[in-house]
Amino acid sequence: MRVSAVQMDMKFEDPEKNYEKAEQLIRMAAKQKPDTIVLPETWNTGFFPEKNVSSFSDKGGQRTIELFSALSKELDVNIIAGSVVNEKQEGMYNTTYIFDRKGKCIAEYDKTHLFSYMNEDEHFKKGEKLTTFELDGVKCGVIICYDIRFLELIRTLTLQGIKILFVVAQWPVPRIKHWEILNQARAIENQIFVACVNSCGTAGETIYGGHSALIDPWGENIVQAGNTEEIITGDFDIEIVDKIRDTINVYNDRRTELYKII
Ligand SMILES: NC(=O)CCC(=O)C(=O)O
Repeated sequence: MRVSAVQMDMKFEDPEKNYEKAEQLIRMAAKQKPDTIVLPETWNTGFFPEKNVSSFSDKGGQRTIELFSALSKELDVNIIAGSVVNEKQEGMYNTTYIFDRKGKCIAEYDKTHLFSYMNEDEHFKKGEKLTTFELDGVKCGVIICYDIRFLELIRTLTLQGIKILFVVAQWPVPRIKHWEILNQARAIENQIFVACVNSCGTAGETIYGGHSALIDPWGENIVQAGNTEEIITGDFDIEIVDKIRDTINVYNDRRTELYKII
């Protein structure tokens, strides 16, 4: 599977500009003939407007679904539409939508671990379920930013059979080392491909650190971005997942009877 990661520099609190730019970047990425294109977290607003968040939000994902279902069909490409600040009936969510190459919205995921350090939990509601889906016959999972710190979450998705994990994020510069190490560690310990897509530029006071990457199940970067807006593309050879698991077989060697995770 060929994957393109769009490391977008979004304009804080300016959804009009951001929808326009996201479409341009998707069209540029499609020229590299990927099977799947991925955007970062909260690209419609930046992470995240604390005042009047409702006025910047998508409503029930309507605008996002309309745009990306048309684009994925026209360009014949699967799209992980990053995440959007999204007002549903029950409240505000940080939601990602997944589209197959026929233009169908096949899955959605509301961020389950909210980043309390930046008060995300005061403005958003927590998602209550995990999501897996198939793209071109490959089982995949998606998580959002802070979720990557919760190893149990990714192990759960892997036990459900995923071979690719998409991580969409707005991860700031001061902790960029954590971003790189956590994504590599999750790839190695679960023996999966990881496509981790960050933003860059500023949102409010915060500078976001880029370094999006496509990582193989040995933890090697197939390709990595710098810290400015760019599109990176690489190929995931899915067959190596089973080959690696047949050599260092951590799934066989696990001692679940000794683990107690509360
Ligand atoms: N948008 C986020 O969830 C940020 C997470 C983050 O910065 C971290 O260090 O974790």
